[in-house]
Amino acid sequence: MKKLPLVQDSCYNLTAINRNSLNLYHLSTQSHSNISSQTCLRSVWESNNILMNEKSDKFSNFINVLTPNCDNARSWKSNLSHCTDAIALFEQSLSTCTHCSQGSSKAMNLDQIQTNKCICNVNLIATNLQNQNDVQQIGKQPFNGENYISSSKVIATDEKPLMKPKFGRPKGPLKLTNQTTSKCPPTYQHVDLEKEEEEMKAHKSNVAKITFKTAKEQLLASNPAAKRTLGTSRKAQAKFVSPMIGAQEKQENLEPEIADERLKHIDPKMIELIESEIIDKGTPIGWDDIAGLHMAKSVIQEAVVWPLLRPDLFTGLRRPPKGILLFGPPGTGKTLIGKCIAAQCHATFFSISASSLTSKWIGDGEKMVRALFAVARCRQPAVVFIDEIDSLLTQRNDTEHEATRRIKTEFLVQFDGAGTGEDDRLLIVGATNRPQELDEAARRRLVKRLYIPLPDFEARKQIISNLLSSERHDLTDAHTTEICSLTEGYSGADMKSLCSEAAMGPVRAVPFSQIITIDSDKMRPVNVEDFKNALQRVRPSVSQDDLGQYIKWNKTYGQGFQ
Ligand SMILES: Nc1ncnc2c1ncn2[C@@H]1O[C@H](COP(=O)(O)OP(=O)(O)OP(=O)(O)O)[C@@H](O)[C@H]1O
Repeated sequence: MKKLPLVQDSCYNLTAINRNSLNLYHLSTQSHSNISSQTCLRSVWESNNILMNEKSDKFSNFINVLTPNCDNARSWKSNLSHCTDAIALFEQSLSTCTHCSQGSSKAMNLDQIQTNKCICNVNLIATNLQNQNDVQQIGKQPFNGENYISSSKVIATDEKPLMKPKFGRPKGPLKLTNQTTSKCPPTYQHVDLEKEEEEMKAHKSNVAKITFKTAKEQLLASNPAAKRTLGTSRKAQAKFVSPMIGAQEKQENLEPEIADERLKHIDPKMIELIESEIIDKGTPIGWDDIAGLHMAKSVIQEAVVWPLLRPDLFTGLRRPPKGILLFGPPGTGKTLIGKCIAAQCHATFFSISASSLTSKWIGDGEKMVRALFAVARCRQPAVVFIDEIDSLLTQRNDTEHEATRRIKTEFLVQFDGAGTGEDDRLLIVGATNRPQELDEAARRRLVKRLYIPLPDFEARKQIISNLLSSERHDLTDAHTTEICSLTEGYSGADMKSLCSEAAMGPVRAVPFSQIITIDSDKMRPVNVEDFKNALQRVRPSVSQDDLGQYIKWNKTYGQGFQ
């Protein structure tokens, strides 16, 4: 197919809205119906109503030229979709005026049309179309005397025209300037209203898609800053950001400026993000909320909690480590411990996943690390919890990305600088499921390396009783013991999933017809059968092989206890 010239350059004088509409039109010819395409064009027309009304007849005729070349099964869409450059074709269709282009074969472009340079009531596109292979191919049907309307013979019929775009101009039959003849079969000349109506319905949703914006799209268009508040995971107690247009700016203006000198060189947007997304203001966690893990808890208490509470006592040799490492299988309570430390020390808890520094903050990860530590220093005492720390402090290799390397270097610099001041009360807690991937530098800095294993029998029992404390149940101690013996190898998170699954038992027992109306006290309590059923569905997530690796690493680099 011969490619029509690109018209980007000639579109400079078009308003942005026109260019956008035409681009949309271009897309619609490839993926939407003729109705969608019409809608796009209508938008161009509406924005240039007066100026472009004169040209709409030409376009109507162009459409009519195109459509007779369709067979019944082929829609305007399929015709136009063969055109690689709809904008160019559109321009061609609007005006290829041999008079005002002074004999040159150059087609009028939208630029000229918009500045109203073409004053001719041209004989239209038909000539041009006839002369162009492109159009012949559009219909995928060779033009011939039978199905083609010649340039001087514009559609002539008393009936309504085949396609008449309604572009806000007086309605009525097409005004024909020339003698009209048509060799098209009658079926092609009449408006098949029913068919059109059907098509209209069928493609209504497509039209809506390209014509209307969703509330979210509209909000983002008018207020791009709202993007980060939409679809991102916000902590339960994160600061509310109004989705109302303009409200966000007002809200931001009302907020007090961060006056701390130490934050002057930090991007305020990052500070705000850290305050809202990274600082965890969730429910404080107590030691009793963490089942089992007695050894880990007592080491943490002694090594980090007391020093943070009484820095005056823990100086010199008793000076606490800057960082600790919690390693072990997933879902064993490492994050819970981090939260608990912060709650016990009345410290601000910063929680960030190291992998998000290398993915979510692409290009900004380094700045983010700097900002995070700067804010943490201002919010002391502070606990900075870095989940998946292995993804940040992995052993160096040649394939390491430059950006990742810079984040890592920045992190180590900040880590070394943290807690160097006399009054600094900053603790870094790293957590990982892959301790074997940590490099030497990381191991050296994270002095206390604590293994957080799967919960033992007693710990599982405690997890079940903690979780069931807020549910109606009729489990006896013997039942709980039985469940615990059936859950060897389950992590704390697996136990939580098991209890949630069992708690669905009473709901599933309610007849379907009553589920909406039933009183919650009328539901039966959770029972041991629910747990037995749940055990069929919730399986342990940690394999024995993985456990072996943790035990081995713990013996080599850990504190040694289990
Ligand atoms: N020892 C535990 N005591 C009580 N609940 C626990 C314990 N371990 C895990 N849980 C439950 O499992 C959930 C997940 O735990 P948490 O996020 O702390 O695990 P994690 O070790 O940090 O996991 P990951 O390595 O996947 O980040 C907790 O919210 C809690 O409900």
